[in-house]
Amino acid sequence: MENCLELRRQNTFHTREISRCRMATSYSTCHLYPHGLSARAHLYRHGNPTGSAARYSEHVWSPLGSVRESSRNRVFQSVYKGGIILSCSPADKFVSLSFDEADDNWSNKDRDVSEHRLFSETGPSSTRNRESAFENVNNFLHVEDTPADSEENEYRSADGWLQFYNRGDSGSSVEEKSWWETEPVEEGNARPAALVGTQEREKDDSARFRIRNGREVYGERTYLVGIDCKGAGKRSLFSIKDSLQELGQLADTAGLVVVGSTYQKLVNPNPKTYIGIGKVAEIQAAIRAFEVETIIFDDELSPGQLRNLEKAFEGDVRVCDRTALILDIFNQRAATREARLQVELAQFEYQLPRLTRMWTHLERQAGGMVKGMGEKQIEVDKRILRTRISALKTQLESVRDHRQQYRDRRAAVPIPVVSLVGYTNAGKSTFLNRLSGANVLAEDRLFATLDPTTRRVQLSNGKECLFTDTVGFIQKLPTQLVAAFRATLEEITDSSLLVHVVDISHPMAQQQVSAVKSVLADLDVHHIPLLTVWNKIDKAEKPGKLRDEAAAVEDTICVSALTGEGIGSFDDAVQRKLKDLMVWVEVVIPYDQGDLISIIHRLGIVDEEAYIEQGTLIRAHVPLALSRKMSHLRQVPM
Ligand SMILES: Nc1nc2c(ncn2[C@@H]2O[C@H](COP(=O)(O)OP(=O)(O)OP(=O)(O)O)[C@@H](O)[C@H]2O)c(=O)[nH]1
Ligand SMILES: [Mg+2]
Repeated sequence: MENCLELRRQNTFHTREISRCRMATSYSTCHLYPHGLSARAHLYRHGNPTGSAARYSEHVWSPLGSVRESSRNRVFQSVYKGGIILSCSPADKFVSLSFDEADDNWSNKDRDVSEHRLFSETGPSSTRNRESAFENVNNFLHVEDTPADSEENEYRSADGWLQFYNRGDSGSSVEEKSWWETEPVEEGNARPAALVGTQEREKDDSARFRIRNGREVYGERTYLVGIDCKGAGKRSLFSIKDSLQELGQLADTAGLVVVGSTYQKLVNPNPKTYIGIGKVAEIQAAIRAFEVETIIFDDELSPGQLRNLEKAFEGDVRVCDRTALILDIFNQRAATREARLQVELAQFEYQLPRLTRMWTHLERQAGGMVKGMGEKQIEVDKRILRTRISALKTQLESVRDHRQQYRDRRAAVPIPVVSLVGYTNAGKSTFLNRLSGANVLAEDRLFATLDPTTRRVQLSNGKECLFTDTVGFIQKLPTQLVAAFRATLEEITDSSLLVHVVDISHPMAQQQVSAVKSVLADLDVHHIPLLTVWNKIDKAEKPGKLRDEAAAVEDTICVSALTGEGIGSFDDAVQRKLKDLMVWVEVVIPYDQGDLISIIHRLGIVDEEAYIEQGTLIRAHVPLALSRKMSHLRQVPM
C-alpha cells in the first residue's frame, strides 16, 4: 500500500502492557494495543512511585479519524510538551515516526519509509497545523489483517502494536529517569485557548473520572442537540424534551457528563446539517461557554450531515449521534463472544458509509502533492471494513450454530419458555432475579443486559418453565443493531409465552409500551400469547388507581420486582396461560419408559393415572411440544 503505514498481524506479540513510558505531563504509563481497525491507548497516572496506577484516559485512534473516549486536546498537549514519538511495528520491523520540536517536523528515526515524506510535506509550521499533522499520523495506521481471534481476550490481544511516548528531556532515555523525577516541561506561548482551558481544568481532572460498565472512563463534557419535527410522518412517540432526556440518560450510561442541551422546531431535518445554520452558530457559542468536548445529536445523522457538522464546528468537538452512542454503550457492555461480535458488526456497518469524512481534510491540507490520495484511501479503508464485516459474519455463524444446538437440546426437553421483553430499564432482570433467585446484573442504567439469560423457574403448582431475560428495547433503536442482534432476538420468537415488563412508574410509560410493541411487530411474534406486567408499582404515584386500571385490562398484572408484591398473581396468570397452551392427551407409557412419566408430571397437569398391562395409562394436559414427542404412544388399547 503506497503512502500508507501498514500494521500487519504479529502473532507472537500478545501482551497488554506494551511500553512503560515517561511522560513530561502527569501521564506515566501508556498501554497501547490495536483492536480491529483501531488502536487503543490507555494512559495511566501513578498515584505514587510504587503505588498502583489509575486509568487516566483512554484514546482510541482509528482509520476513521476519530479519537474516542477522551479529549483529543490531551493528546495534542503531549505533542507540545517535548514532542511525541509514534512507533509501530509492521510485521517484524520496527518503525518509528517522531515529531521533532527542533526542526518542527515529523521525521522517521529508524528507517526511511515513504510515508515519512508525506508527513514532511504536510509538516506542521504552526500550532494548528501540528494538530492536523498528528491527525494524519492517526489516519495512517491500518491493520491490514483481521485481528487474532483469541477466545476470551479478543479485545486485548495485539496483532501489531504501537508505542506512544513523550521524549521528555532530550538525551535521557526512558530507563534513565523514572516518571517522578521528571521536571515539568516549559509550556510554549503558542498554545491555543482551548488547550489552556483544558490545562487549567486538569487540576480537578481526577474528579472527572467515572466508573462505567466496570471501567474508569473520562467524563467528557457533552452537549445534546435535537429537533422537534413537525413534518408528515416525522412525529415521534416521544416529545423532543423527553427524547433529549433519554439521550442524556444514554450519555450518562456511557460515562459522559451532560452540560447542556438545545433543540429546534423544524418541519423536516435540514438535509445538509440536520439543524439550521443559525442553530449551528448558536451551538458554537455554547461550545465555548460550556467548554463542550462532545456534541450528540438525537437522531442518526447521514454521512453528509456528519461531515458538514464536523466542518462547521472546525474539529473543536467530537460530533456523534444517538446511534453511535448506543453502539458505544453496547460495545462497553458486551460481555460474551456473541454479543461482542454482534456489536462489532453493527459498528462496522454504521461506519462503512461514513468513511469519506476522514480523508477530506488531508486533501485540503496537502494540496497537489497527494491529490487523489483521499479517494484512494477511502477505497482501501472500505475494502478493509468489508473484509472485516464478512469475517465477522462468518464468525457469528459459527457462534450461532452453538446457540442453535443449545436450543435444539432445550427443545428435546419440552419445557415451556417464557421470554421477558420490555423497554430498557423496565426491571426485566430484577424481575427474573425475583422469580428465580438468579443473580443477573440489574442496575439503574440503560442496556444493563445484552445477552439472553435463561433460568429455570418452578411455579407454585410445582410445574417448571424457563424464563429468558432479553436485551431491552429503546425508541429509535439503530437498525444496524436490530439486524446484528436478530439471532439473539430470535430467542423471543421461539418462546411459548411473552411477558412484557413495563416500568409503570415512568412518566413515559405509555410511549415506551408503544415503542416495544412496534419492535415486537417487527419481530413477527403476534401469534405468541402475551402477559403484561406493570412493574415498579411500589414507586408509582397512584398505585391504587393503577391496580384498578390493571384489573380492568385483560392479562395485566401489577407487580414490584423489588418488594415482591404481585408475584403470586403473576404466578397464577402464568399457570393459567400455560394451561391454555396445553393440549389434552391420553397415552400409554410402557413400563420401561418411566422417565417420561416424571416429565409429564413436571410439565403437564395429570387428570388420571392408571396401571394397565401394556404400561401406565395417563390422561393429562401437556405442553404441545411434549404431546408431539408422545404421538406414537397415543393409542389407547381396547
Ligand atoms: N422501585 C423499584 N425499582 C425497580 C423495580 N424493578 C427494578 N427496579 C430498578 O430498576 C432498575 C433497572 O432494573 P433492571 O432489572 O436492570 O432493568 P432491565 O429491564 O433489565 O434493564 P436493561 O437490562 O437495561 O434492559 C434497577 O435499578 C432496579 O433496581 C421495582 O419493582 N421497583
Ligand atoms: Mg436487564
